Amino acid sequence: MLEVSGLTKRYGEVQALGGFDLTVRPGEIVGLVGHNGAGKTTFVDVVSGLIRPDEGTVLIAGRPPVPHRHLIGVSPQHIALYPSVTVREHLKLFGGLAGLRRRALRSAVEELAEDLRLTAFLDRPAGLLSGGQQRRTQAGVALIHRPRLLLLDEPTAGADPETRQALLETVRGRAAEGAAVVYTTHYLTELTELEATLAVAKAGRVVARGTAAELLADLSGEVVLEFADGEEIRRSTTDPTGTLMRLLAETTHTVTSVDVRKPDLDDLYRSLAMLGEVPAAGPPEGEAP
Ligand SMILES: Nc1ncnc2c1ncn2[C@@H]1O[C@H](COP(=O)(O)OP(=O)(O)OP(=O)(O)O)[C@@H](O)[C@H]1O
Repeated sequence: MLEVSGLTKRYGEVQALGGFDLTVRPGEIVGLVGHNGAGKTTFVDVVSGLIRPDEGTVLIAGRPPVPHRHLIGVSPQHIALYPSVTVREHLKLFGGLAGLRRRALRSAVEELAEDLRLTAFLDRPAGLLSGGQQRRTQAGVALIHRPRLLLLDEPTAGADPETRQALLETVRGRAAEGAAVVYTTHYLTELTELEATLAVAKAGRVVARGTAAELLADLSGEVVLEFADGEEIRRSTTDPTGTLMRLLAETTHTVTSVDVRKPDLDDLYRSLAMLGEVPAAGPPEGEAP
């Protein structure tokens, strides 16, 4: 559904994208993660046709993005709603622009408002909504026409649990119907809930791709045991459960507390220092240059 290859984008001295490749199949949710400044938003902006790349290609259902806007739903990182326009009018406006009319439009608005828990606020101007209600409305604008490609750039930033739940359930439902989804976030738990595959961006490129389990498999978690005499043992390990069992079997002291921390997105981010680096000293010894 989405095929992106070799995207580059430079802002003066800053190389925002440096050969960004990503493919997303219908029904697939790709969690796009990476440090601040890794190029995620620039990627979303290029795919949604908001900015032109310097090089590279974007194909949506096999075609360039601009004539295909109705296939895309975008929820930008920063809230972009009209303060004096109601939630209902926003949804009708964007649904109408995508070609929905009369009864189909009315029922799409009502159904989506229910999914996003916005029914009670449909006639409230966006400027009078809470931050979480605005987030849901922003996502609603992206979702109203049931696009085949959803680009959601940190849709749950600053969201409370209700907003997060409503958004995750709705996104999961759309993927189950066949939408391809790119979902940027800094919260790994959301991506686990969405059963997303991960694409890890660094310095304008995707440097790792796989399920969370695959990408975290080689990273270390930590096991901490505290003893009645105030001593503690702390072990960094790629197998926290196995290490815990071993330590418990070996100890002769009274254990007062156990803490097992599995590797998470923070560990993955820390490991990015190594991921995707080009060896500085050329090819390994023994190989032809
Ligand atoms: N309009 C712009 N002008 C100049 N530099 C820009 C512009 N937009 C982005 N950049 C730079 O391009 C790089 C990539 O930014 P981008 O917003 O794509 O990162 P990001 O991965 O989305 O970050 P975050 O997680 O903070 O949202 C950064 O170094 C940023 O400062």
